[in-house]
Order: sequence, then structure tokens, then C-alpha cells
Amino acid sequence: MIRYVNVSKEYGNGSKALSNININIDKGEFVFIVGSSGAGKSTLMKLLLKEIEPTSGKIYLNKLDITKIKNRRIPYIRRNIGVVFQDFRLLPNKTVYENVAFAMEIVGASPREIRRQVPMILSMVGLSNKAHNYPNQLSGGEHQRVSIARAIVNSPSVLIADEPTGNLDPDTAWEIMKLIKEINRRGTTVVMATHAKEIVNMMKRRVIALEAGKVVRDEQKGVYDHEI
Ligand SMILES: Nc1ncnc2c1ncn2[C@@H]1O[C@H](COP(=O)(O)OP(=O)(O)OP(=O)(O)O)[C@@H](O)[C@H]1O
Repeated sequence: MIRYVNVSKEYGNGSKALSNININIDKGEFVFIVGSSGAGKSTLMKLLLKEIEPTSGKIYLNKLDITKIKNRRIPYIRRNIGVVFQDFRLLPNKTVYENVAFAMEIVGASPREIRRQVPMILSMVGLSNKAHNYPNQLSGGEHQRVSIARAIVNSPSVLIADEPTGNLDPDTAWEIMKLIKEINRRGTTVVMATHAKEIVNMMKRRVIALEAGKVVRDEQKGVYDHEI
């Protein structure tokens, strides 16, 4: 479903973020991307979202080489991939309901679909009673639930999460992980970059470790790191 083939990325200033990456991720997998700061995790994800282009190599999403597609087909990618960030990025002047509805409006969903889908998703993430709150009236965990709701409301086949628990206390982080696990159980492929060692070690999922832009480890039921 997701394939990186000989992918390298060098930024304009000469900084080599990724060198010759080969990764295959199947439909329905749950994959952690780990590695120290600057290892290339965010670059890997930005490439999949077509926010940046690789210097060389190919990237496939559902068999489509996204390095080749025309700009007008970028919405196809954005509909197929939901994204969650560490810093939430909600629109401050919209309510919880409106933030989630907005994600549907921008892909052209009808008002009828929106009225049907948004309450369903808010219920799934446990926020039905906060639908009319504004972001500044929410806790950190609730913020992250809204951003997850927004990421999955268009039923993407892939959920990308870049350090989604980074700003949360440990208990809240686990609640968010439970939610992401449930989304994966329902069939969405999850790719999550994280520094949360304990979460990675407890989840026992595939772990891809990057170091200085290279894949140094790729294990099923992996751990965050191997103590030496
Ligand atoms: N826009 C950019 N321009 C130039 N260099 C960049 C840019 N973005 C990232 N880099 C460099 O590319 C390398 C990989 O960065 P990346 O953000 O992918 O790492 P990361 O593993 O996500 O780090 P972190 O855990 O701190 O988020 C780093 O050396 C970084 O300085």
C-alpha cells in the first residue's frame, strides 16, 4: 500500500535528510518510525503527503507513484491520508464540530454527508458532549481527539501521526494510543513517528528505526531500542 523505493532527500542547503530508503508497508499495518532528533522521520512523512519532493526515488501510495502525479491529483492523496501532529493545529475560531466539518468541506462533501458523519466521528472519539466548545476550552487530550477526528473523518486508508502524544501526560497519551489502535483495528494503516519509548515497547508492533537518514532496523513486534 505504501512503498518507498530508493528514496533520497537532500534539502536545498545541502542537508542530507534521507539516503536510499526502501520501505514497504502493507494495508492495515501499524508501524512506528523511531530515531533520534534529525534522523529523518518527519521528512519521510512529508514526502508521503507530497509536502516536499524526493531528490531521487519513487514513492507509491496504493500503487500510484505519487512523485509523478500532477498537482491537480494532490487532493487524492490528502483524502487518502489523515494526519495528526504533536501540536494539534486546530482552527481556534471554530468549534470542535466545525473543525471536523471543515475537513469534509474542503474535500467537497455535501452538507448532508457532513451532518451524518461528524456526529458519528465525534462519538467515536468520545467528544459528543464537547461539540460546541472552542479549542481554548479543551484539555490537551481533548485537543488531540479532535485532531484525530478531523484526520479520520474522510475515511482515509492511511493515518499518519507525527509524535501525537508528545504534548500529553502519560495517562492521556495512553488514551490517545488506545484510540489510534482502535482506528487501526478497523482497517486503517497507521504510520506513527515517536520518541515515546514506553509506548513503542508496550505496543509490540512493527518498528522501523532511522539513523542519520538510513533505515538501521525494521522489526515486526519491535522495541524502541536495543540496550547495549
Ligand atoms: N526544510 C529543511 N531544510 C533544510 N534541512 C532540513 C529541513 N527539514 C529538515 N531538515 C534536516 O533534515 C534532517 C532530518 O530532519 P527531520 O525533521 O526529518 O528529522 P526528525 O527525525 O523528524 O527529527 P525530530 O525527531 O526532531 O522531529 C535534519 O538534519 C534536519 O536538520
